[in-house]
Amino acid sequence: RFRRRRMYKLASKVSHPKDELPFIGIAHKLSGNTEDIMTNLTKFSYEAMETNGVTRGWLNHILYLLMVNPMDLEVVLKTCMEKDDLHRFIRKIIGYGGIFAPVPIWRRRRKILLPAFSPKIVEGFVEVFSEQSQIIKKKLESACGPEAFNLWPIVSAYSLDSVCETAMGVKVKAQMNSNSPFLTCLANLLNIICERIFHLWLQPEWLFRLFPQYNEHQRCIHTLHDFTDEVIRRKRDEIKNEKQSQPESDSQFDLGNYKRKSFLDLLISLSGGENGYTDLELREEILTLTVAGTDTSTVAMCFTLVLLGKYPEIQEKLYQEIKEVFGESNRPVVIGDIRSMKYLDRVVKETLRLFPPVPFVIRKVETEITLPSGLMCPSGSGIVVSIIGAHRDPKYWGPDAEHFDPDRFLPERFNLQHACSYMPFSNGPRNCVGYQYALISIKTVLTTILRNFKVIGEPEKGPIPNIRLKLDIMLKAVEGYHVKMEKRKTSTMD
Ligand code: HEM
Repeated sequence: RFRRRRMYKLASKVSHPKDELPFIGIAHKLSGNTEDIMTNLTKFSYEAMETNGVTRGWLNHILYLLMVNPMDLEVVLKTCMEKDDLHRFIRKIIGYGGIFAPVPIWRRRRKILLPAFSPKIVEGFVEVFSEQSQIIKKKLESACGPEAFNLWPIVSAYSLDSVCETAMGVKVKAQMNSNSPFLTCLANLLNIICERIFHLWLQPEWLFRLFPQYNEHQRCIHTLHDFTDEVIRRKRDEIKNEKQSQPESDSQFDLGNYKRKSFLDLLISLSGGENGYTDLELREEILTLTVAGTDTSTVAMCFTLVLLGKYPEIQEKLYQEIKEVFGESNRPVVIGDIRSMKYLDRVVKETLRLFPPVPFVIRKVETEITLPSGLMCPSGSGIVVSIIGAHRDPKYWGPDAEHFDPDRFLPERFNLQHACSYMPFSNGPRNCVGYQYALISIKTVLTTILRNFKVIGEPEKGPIPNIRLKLDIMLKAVEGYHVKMEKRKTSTMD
């Protein structure tokens, strides 16, 4: 306590949740199921809105400051680059891949990654998204009918197929095969990691080995690593042999006649070719993109479709926009369409505001900082950036902050007072590199689905969507994403 006296002193100045307990702090509030955890963290975010934008929570001996004040958050996201130790469990899959890497490693990797996400390259991927959307269309055709079904497995297979094709240049065919080992292993691993983050008894390595999840964890990691290593080995051979393509020979994946540059190609050349990234570094970066890009986009797509089912008048307005752009034509979606659909943009923005797929980001304070509000954050503490709190704060979004209202993003109505009051992709030098990629992928698939199908959900009685939420690393709906679909008469042909 003596060594940490400064931390205790500064912590005592911050308001805290009423149910904080001695010694364990708020640990008991975060040990329930993933819905309870989300409910409590959301409650803390609302408490922070009432108390100068911050509330504190001890998680045993570690101090966390949960913040919603956008002015403070801007400084935090600019100065505290290090990620919290809780992310160490995900490093088992992605090693020192950019997203959770320590700062010195992250800096070099971010520099190499950024040009690969230039708008020109990312916009070129619209062809992949468009092709993959045709498969989701077929899948949905067979799901159409009077029965509601869960969108999650169908949409997540689309996201994985698109991410793998653009990241590695391989078709993992998750949409055609729901038992795809890559898909199931990724999903199982994320579940186990989530359990480890929130269940203290699964955290020490020696104890974790005694639980049944350990074997599954190891099996899935090997599957993902072996798969990626094989893709990298083939790519190296391909480059060595100066071949552009290899014959379709493998049933699990194929390099096909892939001519488009994938992130793997780009990272090999941007890092310096043969003298650049090692195979291990490539694996880490490629798996990072896969992990960072799959569930996040799936969550965004599923929430948007569920909301459109709940608010048919908003769906109809969006359908009219799509009809104006495509008319009776059955041509594929191109980048110009995505740019021209302004209502679609507002619908996606509003979904990401109310249901940000990454609702919290945690940063570590390495050196004490003082924030614009006067709050002093002691070194060694963690800052929980409540993106969902900033997005729902009536101080910045008005008394109707909880309403689903895409038109709040109309240029004449939208007055973003501060960059950090809207940041689904975070902010500052460590923000999401994939945000343009994600938006293009999300909009392409939504356009394809809505052009062809009417989404029918449980109509919502008021403007506040009533969806039970959980924190499963990402924000997810407890009950899944159940809708019915009806084929539109003007549906596009194959
Ligand atoms: C709706 C979809 C997505 C959302 C909401 C989202 C959100 C985020 C957020 C909040 C962060 C954390 C930033 C921080 O710590 O401050 C992040 C980081 C990152 N995201 Fe995304 N993301 C999405 C899609 C994607 C996609 C599709 C990719 C790549 C294909 C991607 C790649 C990354 C990477 C590499 C990082 C780490 C950046 C760094 O540390 O330098 N994301 N994302």
